[in-house]
Parts: sequence; C-alpha cells; structure tokens
Amino acid sequence: MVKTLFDKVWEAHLVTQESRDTPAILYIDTHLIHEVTSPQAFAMLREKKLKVRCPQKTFATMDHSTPTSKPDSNGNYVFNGEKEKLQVEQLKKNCQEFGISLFELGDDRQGIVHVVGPEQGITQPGKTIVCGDSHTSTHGAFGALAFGIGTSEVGYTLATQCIPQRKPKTMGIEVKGKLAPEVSAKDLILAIIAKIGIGGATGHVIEYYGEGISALDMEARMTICNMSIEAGAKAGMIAPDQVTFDYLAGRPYSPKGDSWDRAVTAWSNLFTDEGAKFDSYVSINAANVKPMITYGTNPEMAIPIDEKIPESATQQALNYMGFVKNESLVDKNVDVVFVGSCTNSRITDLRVVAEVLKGQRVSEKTRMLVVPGSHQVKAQAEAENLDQVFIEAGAEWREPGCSMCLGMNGDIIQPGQICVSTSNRNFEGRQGKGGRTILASPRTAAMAAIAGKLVGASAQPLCEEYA
Ligand SMILES: CC(C)[C@H](C(=O)O)[C@@H](O)C(=O)O
Ligand code: SF4
Repeated sequence: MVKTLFDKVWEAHLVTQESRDTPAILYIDTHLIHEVTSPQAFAMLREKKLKVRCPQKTFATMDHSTPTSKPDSNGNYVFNGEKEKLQVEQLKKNCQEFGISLFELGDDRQGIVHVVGPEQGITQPGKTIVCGDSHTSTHGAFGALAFGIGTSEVGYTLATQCIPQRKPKTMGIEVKGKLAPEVSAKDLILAIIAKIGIGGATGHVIEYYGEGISALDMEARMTICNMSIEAGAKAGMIAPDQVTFDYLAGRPYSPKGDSWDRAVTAWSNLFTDEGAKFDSYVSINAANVKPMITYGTNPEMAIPIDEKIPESATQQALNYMGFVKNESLVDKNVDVVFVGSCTNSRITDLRVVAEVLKGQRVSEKTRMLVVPGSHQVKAQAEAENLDQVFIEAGAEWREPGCSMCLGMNGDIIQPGQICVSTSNRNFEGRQGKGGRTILASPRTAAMAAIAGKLVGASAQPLCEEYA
C-alpha cells in the first residue's frame, strides 16, 4: 500500500493502535527538555516515585531563561531574576538526579533546544521526537515526526518513553519552482502562513516538498518546519535526502561506521510514495514569493515588503502596531533589530547578516542584537570573524539563547518600540510589554538596522549567500 512520509514514521512507532475510545500509543525515540516546561514533570515523577524510563534518550539544554551576557568577573552568570536562576538550577539538579545528559551554561554544546538537537546529530530522520516546546516542529526538517507537548505529557514521556496520540491528518504543501535569489526560506514560510492562515493546518502534519524545498539547505528547511506550528500544524516534515545525510555525517550523535551505512539505507526509504494522497493539498509557486514582513500581531498578517497593508487588516492589530490600512511600511522607523531565535540564528543566517553589515554602521537610532542559536554557532561565527563585522557595525554580539524572541531572560524592548525580528511570533507584548514586533528574514532585518528604517525589497542588495 502506498504511504506518506508521515504514515511511515507514525506506523513504525505505534505501540498500540487507536480505537474509537482510546488514542494510539506512540513510542518516542528522543525527548528533548528545557528549563521552562520540565520542572513540574520532574515533580510528578518524584511524587509518584517513578524513574526516567530512558535517560539515554532524553537530552536537556538551557535556553529560555539564560542570560545572553557573559559571566561576571567571578565567573557567575547574571540572571534577570531569582525565578530564572532557580529554573536553571532546578534543571541541573533534575538531570543529575535522573541521569540525563545536560548541555548546561558553560558547556560548549549549550544553546536553543531546536538548534542544538540537529547540530549534535541527535535529530535524525524517521525518529519520533517530542519536547515541551511548540517549535519542536523544527526537527521535522530531517524527516522526523517532531512535535511540541505540554508539561503533563513531558511527565508521561519521562516515565514511559511513550505518548498517547490521536492520528493527525496530513497536508501536502508543494513548492513549485525555485525561490528567487533574494527570497529566503523565512519569506517562503511567511508567504505560506499568510496564504493558509494561522489555523490553516490545524490538526494536520504538513509535508513540504517540491523543487523549491529540495533546493534548500538544512538550515533553511529548519526555518520552514519551525514555523509550521504558526499555521496551526501539529508538525512539519521534509523527506530526507542527500542534503540531509551530508549535514548529519560526522556529527557527535550521528551513527558511525557500518551503523551509518545502515541508517542511510533505512532513511532513504523515508519519502511519500508515488500515488499516496494527503488529506489536503496546497501549492505555492516559488516565483511569486517576495521578501515578506508582518504588519500585525500574528504571523498570518504578513505582506511582501513593497506592498501596502491590506484593506482587510483587523483594526485591533493595527491599533496595537500603530499602523493604518493601505499604508506602506517601507521607511518606517525601527527602534530595535533582533537577529536570533530557533527560526533564524544559525550560521547561514549570521553569514547573511554579516554580509549586509560588512563595512556599514547600524543606524544611531537603532539598537541591534545578534544572538547566536548555540555555542557551536557562536564559535563558528567567530572562526569566520563574523563577530568582528557585527561589533564594528555597532551591533551587540551576545551569548546564545532564546533571548529577545520572547524576552524571558530580560532581553526586552520598551513599550511602543518597533522591533524587526528574525523570530517566529509577533504576538502582542511577546518581546516586552507594549512592544511591537515585525517578523522578517535575516537580510531584511540587517538592512533595517543600517537604515534605521524598513527598506523595500528592490533597494536591498543581493547577498552571495543566497545567490
Ligand atoms: C516557553 C515555551 C513553552 C514556548 C513554546 O512552547 O513555544 C516558547 O518556546 C515560545 O516560543 O513561545
Ligand atoms: S527561540 Fe523563541 S521560539 Fe524558539 S524555543 Fe526559544 S522562545 Fe521558543
């Protein structure tokens, strides 16, 4: 019988089938945890006197509450407050007690959970991966079935390495043709969400495919899958191919020797069979995708930069943002530019930003933060002297973490400020109370930093990184 990529991974992990009254039980290959959504789950284990079922399949990192400043002169990390410090200490204690590998502050593998998993080779094709975090969909870029879970489900997974699930529906999103050189994966996913809406994929696992997807490198594919959740999807997936295998080869947790060969043979069967049907289907013509920005307060409120805010825009969102219908956002002043988050904080993102900033100055009116997704990304950027480009341009080069993506660590914008951000959510107050977020690609963000205002697509130089 012909099957979709999703069906293949789902069926390979079924412990029990679902029935009318009970959900299926799904085996989980990898459980990622961070400091925000795990404390109550560990408390539950203690209360019920349970152990972690598979500590070797559980990996922890610290990212949301961690400071992006360097430790003080005594080597101590300076947290935003007691709560953040406690969360981080609690995670360390829990990992020690339950025998879980932890990439803690000071470890050269620490960083945002969705950046760390792939770069360590923990994320692999065909795996089921869960994490108490909605952007777990990122890992689907490798052909894994990866989705976010709630804190009580973190508890079940720790205790049983399984999770009860109803089978989601599937949605195929075909990207026909290749993106133009000036259009990035971020622009593509914003265009997709603008088209299908924030509820467009609710209850579905999306598979992205077609020439426009195969042509993307792994980091761009992660940007796409990362934002699947912003269209309401359970997960996003891309069938693994040679690009995937090349990315994973030699990573710390990737299989080695004969196991590698066997893994690649197995992974090569992970694709949607000819003739298999998705429950729903959307097609996008890559040639029509333009550099995008958001004008409102959810990721669906997105337009090509050079277009005007539509007549259909909701008044509440415009009031919050301080914009009006039929207005162009080109030349709008920008107070803060944030380059970072699990959507766009990897080395290819930083290279694009450095290319734009090289020999330029960040506008006097604008504050710019560049926050690498992990220590590995930071080290690579520094080996390429990208940090020097950022610093010389007047941007702040920070320590890895989620940072201003949601401001849990104290990196926030002020009420009324406009921030062009490479992150994934522009909800009211997400980057700081009263703060206004405009989502954009790394290149659009970097251009805005230099100009101190939004720059139209036609005025943006082409980056070699995209060419
Ligand atoms: C803190 C965490 C639960 C949350 C999520 O699940 O996504 C955060 O990562 C976010 O991006 O809003
Ligand atoms: S970078 Fe942002 S979106 Fe990603 S996990 Fe952290 S807070 Fe969530």
